Amino acid sequence: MLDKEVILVGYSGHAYVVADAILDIGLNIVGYSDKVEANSNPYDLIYLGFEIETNFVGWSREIPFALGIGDNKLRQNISNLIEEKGKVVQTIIDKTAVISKNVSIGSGTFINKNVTVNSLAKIGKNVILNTGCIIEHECSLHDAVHIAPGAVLAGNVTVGERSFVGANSVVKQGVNIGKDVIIGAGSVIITNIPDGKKVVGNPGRII
Ligand SMILES: CC(=O)SCCNC(=O)CCNC(=O)[C@H](O)C(C)(C)COP(=O)(O)OP(=O)(O)OC[C@H]1O[C@@H](n2cnc3c(N)ncnc32)[C@H](O)[C@@H]1OP(=O)(O)O
Repeated sequence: MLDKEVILVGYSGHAYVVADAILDIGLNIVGYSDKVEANSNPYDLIYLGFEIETNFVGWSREIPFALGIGDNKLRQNISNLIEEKGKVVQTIIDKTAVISKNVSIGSGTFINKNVTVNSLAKIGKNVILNTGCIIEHECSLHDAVHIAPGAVLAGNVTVGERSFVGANSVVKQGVNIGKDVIIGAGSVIITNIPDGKKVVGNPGRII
């Protein structure tokens, strides 16, 4: 069962979307943490301070954290910090997502509106499956991956740690994408991609 309250980490564009999903599934956001208090506060949240500080109020309370950070490396680092402090990093799944019962999903992962995850897919920790993306059967997504809105991963695709698959991209079945890869919006990936590469176009070319 989900805890009733969370602390939202980060409070910009991606965090707004996460906040929306959190509230829709009936959780309460007790406040947000960020480097400084945000100028814009669309969800009327209380500023709790910066989670990097040792005296951050969240460290003395037994409330799980929800990650509102879009950057893959930063999200992974903050998640590690929260776990080192002995706190829980909450998985957030929007109520409109359609997920097969035999999918595994790691802590800290966020699954946004209208996402589909099919049979036997494995989703790591701190992953973002953004609006309407499709993760087909037996895909394996490592930690801190971000699949952007509308992207389609066909069956048995592997995506390495911290890689980003741009909006509306398509990855052919069985393709292996390395770690720290960036795939541009609207790309079509038909061959394996080595670690650390940036790829755009149809068919995808390394730039
Ligand atoms: C909810 C959300 O908003 S989630 C975020 C969703 N956003 C996205 O999916 C956007 C993903 N980002 C992109 O597509 C970016 O263009 C990137 C990361 C691939 C490349 O960005 P940069 O490194 O700044 O590359 P830059 O803009 O200099 O372009 C380099 C070359 O690649 C080409 N290029 C860049 N992006 C693409 C693309 N998506 N498709 C085809 N060609 C592209 C450029 O035209 C340029 O070509 P040229 O050298 O022939 O002139």
